[in-house]
Amino acid sequence: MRSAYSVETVRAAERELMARLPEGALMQRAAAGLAAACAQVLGRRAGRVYGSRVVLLVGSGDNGGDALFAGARLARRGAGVTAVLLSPDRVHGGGLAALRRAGGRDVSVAAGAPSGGAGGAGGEAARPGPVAGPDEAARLVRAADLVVDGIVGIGGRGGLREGAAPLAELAAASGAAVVAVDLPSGVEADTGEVRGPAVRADLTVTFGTHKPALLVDPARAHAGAVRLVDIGLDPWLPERPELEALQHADVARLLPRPGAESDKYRRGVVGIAAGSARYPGAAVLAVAGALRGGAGAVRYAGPAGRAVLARYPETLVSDGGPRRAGRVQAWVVGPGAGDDAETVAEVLAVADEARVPVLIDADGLRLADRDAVRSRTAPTLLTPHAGEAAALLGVDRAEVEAARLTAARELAERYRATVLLKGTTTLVASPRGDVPVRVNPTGTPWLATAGSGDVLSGLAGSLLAAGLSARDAASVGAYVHGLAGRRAAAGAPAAAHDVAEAVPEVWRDVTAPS
Ligand SMILES: NC(=O)C1=CN([C@@H]2O[C@H](COP(=O)(O)OP(=O)(O)OC[C@H]3O[C@@H](n4cnc5c(N)ncnc54)[C@H](O)[C@@H]3O)[C@@H](O)[C@H]2O)[C@@H](O)CC1
Ligand SMILES: Nc1ncnc2c1ncn2[C@@H]1O[C@H](COP(=O)(O)OP(=O)(O)O)[C@@H](O)[C@H]1O
Ligand SMILES: [K+]
Repeated sequence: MRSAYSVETVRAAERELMARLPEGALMQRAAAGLAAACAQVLGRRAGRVYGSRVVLLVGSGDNGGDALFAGARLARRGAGVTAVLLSPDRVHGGGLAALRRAGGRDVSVAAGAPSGGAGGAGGEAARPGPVAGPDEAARLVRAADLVVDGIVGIGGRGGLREGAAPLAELAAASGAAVVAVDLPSGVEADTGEVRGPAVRADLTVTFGTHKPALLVDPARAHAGAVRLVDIGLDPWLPERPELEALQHADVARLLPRPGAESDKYRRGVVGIAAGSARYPGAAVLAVAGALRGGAGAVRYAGPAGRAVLARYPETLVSDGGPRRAGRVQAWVVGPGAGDDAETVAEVLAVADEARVPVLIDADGLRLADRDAVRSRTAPTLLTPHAGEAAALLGVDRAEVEAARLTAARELAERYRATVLLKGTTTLVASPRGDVPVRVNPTGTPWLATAGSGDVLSGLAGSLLAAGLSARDAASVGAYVHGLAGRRAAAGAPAAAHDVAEAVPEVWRDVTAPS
């Protein structure tokens, strides 16, 4: 399991750890990891560290301190290192002194004498460096092999301030490799929002633990590849992170496996109420996903029975609507439902009577009675994309896309349901606020193809019927679906049915002993 912790939690853990270490030791651990990562990038980019050109963008906090100490290490290996100081009067003095001792230069984009700084190097750094105008800063960045973004880390609040924003833009426009320190500057660490100019890094070297912004878009897209440097924080982090991302081993543990005593009913039966005369394909695709999701049988109730049977003769099709479909352990309702509000209401009623979970997707999200959803006693799983989530929340789609984490949590709370918010970052939020939100790491934009959401609803519904909790069914479903999308596409467009067909291979891979 990969975890991300909020800034507040990271700060508390760092305090505990720092109290037990000599002053500055933690920053040296961070800087050593950062310098090693930068050296690797330079090795790939410029062939070697010696003689390469490195520009450090240095803000007024410890994030800048990390950049300066790492810069000093690179300078000692022969790199030409120049620090561009954003506010020389508040720069990390110890870091600046170390850089200067190692032969690095510094220029300031604003006038002011360097402070003694938190590094404890005091007067050593008091001599101000030359002031560089915006053109000089731009020239330095353009000529660099590597730009290290130490503008701001977990201490950043709000969009980048005047002075910092142009530097972030310079880094974004530069052809150099960009390595962000801890976080790409300009992103909101706890939410993954990006409200203004922000650095776009090729690599982010983060310390101690992931921060939510490194897992959630749009910030995640600014981070590039992410490398976690161990600074010894783990023992001081609480058990419950803010976010967690399943990995192969977690999914392998959660995927249902038939036992010797299993029969098709004991494995769970999933009911699919999907499709309409207008959209029969949605029924076929939801059934395709369900058949590969681990339930022992798939019942279909709806007007597309003929199309379903033609493709999947193993489906148990009934003509009499959800109430007459027979017993199931979970329902999926909504894909391709068109305007059939009656079926959605019937599924909710039948599932309430039987106290079984319901997954509501697509048209079902628009058609379901909101009070009926809120008052359910068995688990409910809502699977909206950003547009559907926006409609449920009564906000613009852009707002959901800009603040996915907030939107998923808000939906879960408001509808008392588990919410799988689909898209560039798929999130799973629980109505119980005291468990981490899950982030799916496997998605691919190739999945943005008509009908792939229908496959996911069948797959996750089948996992629900097999006995997984709504949170596990959603996150395991998204994980397997994402990998199936990758496998089906393999760099070329894939159709939704290809995604369903790739599921068994992915399942085998995930559960194979390593
Ligand atoms: N605390 C620790 O033990 C460790 C901290 N480390 C580094 O320290 C960083 C945190 O350092 P700080 O707490 O000093 O905070 P930061 O350096 O992240 O940022 C705080 C500084 O940035 C300025 N700032 C805040 N918001 C801004 C904005 N929107 N635009 C422009 N400037 C802004 C503030 O005025 C303040 O001077 C971490 O991200 C990490 O890089 C690492 O050295 C590991 C150890
Ligand atoms: N940019 C993207 N990156 C990763 N996954 C994506 C992206 N866009 C869409 N997806 C995934 O593709 C699927 C599309 O589902 P949905 O929007 O419901 O489409 P449809 O209704 O056509 O089936 C979801 O699993 C979603 O998470
Ligand atoms: K940074």
